[in-house]
Amino acid sequence: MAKRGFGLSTEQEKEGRKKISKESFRRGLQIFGYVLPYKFKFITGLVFLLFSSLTFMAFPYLVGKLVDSSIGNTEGPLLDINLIALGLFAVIILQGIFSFFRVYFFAQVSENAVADIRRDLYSKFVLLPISFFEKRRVGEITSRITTDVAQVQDAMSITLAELFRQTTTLLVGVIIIMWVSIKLSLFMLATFPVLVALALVFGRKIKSLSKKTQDELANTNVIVEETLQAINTVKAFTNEMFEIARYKSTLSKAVTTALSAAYYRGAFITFIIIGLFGGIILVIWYGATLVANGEIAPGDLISFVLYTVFIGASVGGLGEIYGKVQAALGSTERILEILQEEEEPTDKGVKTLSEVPKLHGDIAYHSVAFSYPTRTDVQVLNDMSFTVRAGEKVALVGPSGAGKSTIVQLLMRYYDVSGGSITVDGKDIRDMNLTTLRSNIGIVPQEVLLFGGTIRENIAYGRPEATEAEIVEAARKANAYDFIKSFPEGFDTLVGERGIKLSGGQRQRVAIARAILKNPVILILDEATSALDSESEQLVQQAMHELMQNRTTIVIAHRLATIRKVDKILVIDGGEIVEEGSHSLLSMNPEGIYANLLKLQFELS
Ligand SMILES: Nc1ncnc2c1ncn2[C@@H]1O[C@H](COP(=O)(O)OP(=O)(O)OP(=O)(O)O)[C@@H](O)[C@H]1O
Repeated sequence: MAKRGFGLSTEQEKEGRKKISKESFRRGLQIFGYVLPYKFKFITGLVFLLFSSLTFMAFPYLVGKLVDSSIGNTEGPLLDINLIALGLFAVIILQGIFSFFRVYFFAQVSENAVADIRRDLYSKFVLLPISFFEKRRVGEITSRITTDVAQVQDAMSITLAELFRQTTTLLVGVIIIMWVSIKLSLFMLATFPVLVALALVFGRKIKSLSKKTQDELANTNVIVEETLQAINTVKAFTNEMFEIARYKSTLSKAVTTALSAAYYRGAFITFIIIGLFGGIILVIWYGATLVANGEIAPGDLISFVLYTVFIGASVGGLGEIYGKVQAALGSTERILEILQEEEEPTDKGVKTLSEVPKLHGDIAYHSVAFSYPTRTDVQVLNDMSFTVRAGEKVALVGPSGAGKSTIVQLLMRYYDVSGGSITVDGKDIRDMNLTTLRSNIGIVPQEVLLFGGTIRENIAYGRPEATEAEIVEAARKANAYDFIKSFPEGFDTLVGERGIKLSGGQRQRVAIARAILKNPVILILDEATSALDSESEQLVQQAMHELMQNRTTIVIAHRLATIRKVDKILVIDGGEIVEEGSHSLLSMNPEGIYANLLKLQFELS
């Protein structure tokens, strides 16, 4: 089934925003630590921003003077219409040049700082423990590195510049109009900003309504997607009419919302026309009476009106910016939250496998109890004790959900035990260097996931510094050489989404080659549940057998036929060891679970 809903709903979006408080602002500033390495470029950008904002403020002044000089109302160099017009051109050209450098420098800062944030977030993700990922959905995690970071980038490049520009326009504008005429300024300030603020509130309402319309439309799309994907099911249940009715009813909801948004939009336009332009007419009217009384020059009135428009626009702009700053603070907080998460204590100094100390391979579980951090109320393992001596081969068997995978995940220290302890070579794994522990364990998982890349790269993942000869040797031992060579590009064959799709048995042999290359002291084999065809099965079994030589091995077995030769079988049920012994010993007990499992598999096969 398709996922319900696209993007964030209005509710969620509101949640993502952060009220601007002193605390959130202080935390928000922390992200500016990423700007520090580029502070000179940042300051240069700010200077250009200031220049471009200020030159722009000269524009209304010069237009006013142009009008005044046309009616012979000026003196000095400002008398010449042509000179003033040239001055206006100069202002615009300067503004253009300053804006170019402002954008250029801010982009340099924001692109670099944001890449640094992304790099740190990614490194953090990779270094975080498995439990972190279990508590969150993948979509949620990737949106940190995409949406949230984009939000911060916006804040660093556009929002901040806009905030600065609008504030300068507002302050300088108000000072200039006060200088032109205090009376007219007070009159204007009492009316115009109020109208702009009202327009802003109105605008918000429309925005949230149009967002709602989009969400409703997205809901209708979900129905289309779902039904088209499951068209066979729809037809099998002859539910075509039911689906059409469902689609019609969501569609009509979307229309109702869209129409009510249109109602507000219409009212908004009326308000802008009558209210805002009315406000400007009021200012012009009052200004004209002042010109008539000889209190100000006509050119001053023109400048004044232009400044009024600038001020109005910056009040409106600041309102928008407020919303953006809120969103950016929310994103910053979420990014910082992740950056402050505790990493796994792996050894970041280790570069190659050969630098890691080799373990001997004695494993012991001492009264291990465990429940997953996401489900602390369910005890998955209870009081589990067993030993595997170096070089021994042990198989874990038991029904699905018994806890077999959990046992090996604890050995890898993906999670820490809730009770008891696990020792390797007599040392509690919690006191061991995590890199040493994991580097000494090789795992061939049930479902082999290969990375997009060549077969060579996928095998070399076991030991990135391996030579070509070692990779080929590993492929040979894993019975993978022949099938790899049968591809026209051999080891350079691309696998994964953009390349060839390997069969289950082939993927497993690549995973075995990887493990052979890693040459671990301890080996974990998680047998595939889905049966391979008998030829492939035999090749995989042979390769596994080769891999197991001289290593402590734990096999999670699903097909009992494959584990007759192991030293010890542990039958797990309900998180406990219920039987323990060799194949011949366990199969002799007709009441035993193992013997019954054997019988069952025999009957099934
Ligand atoms: N990541 C997890 N978070 C919470 N519970 C889990 C998690 N993984 C497994 N479990 C639960 O722990 C129990 C043991 O699971 P485990 O995967 O160890 O069983 P298994 O014996 O390996 O099963 P199978 O043979 O089907 O692979 C199950 O009840 C399962 O639902």
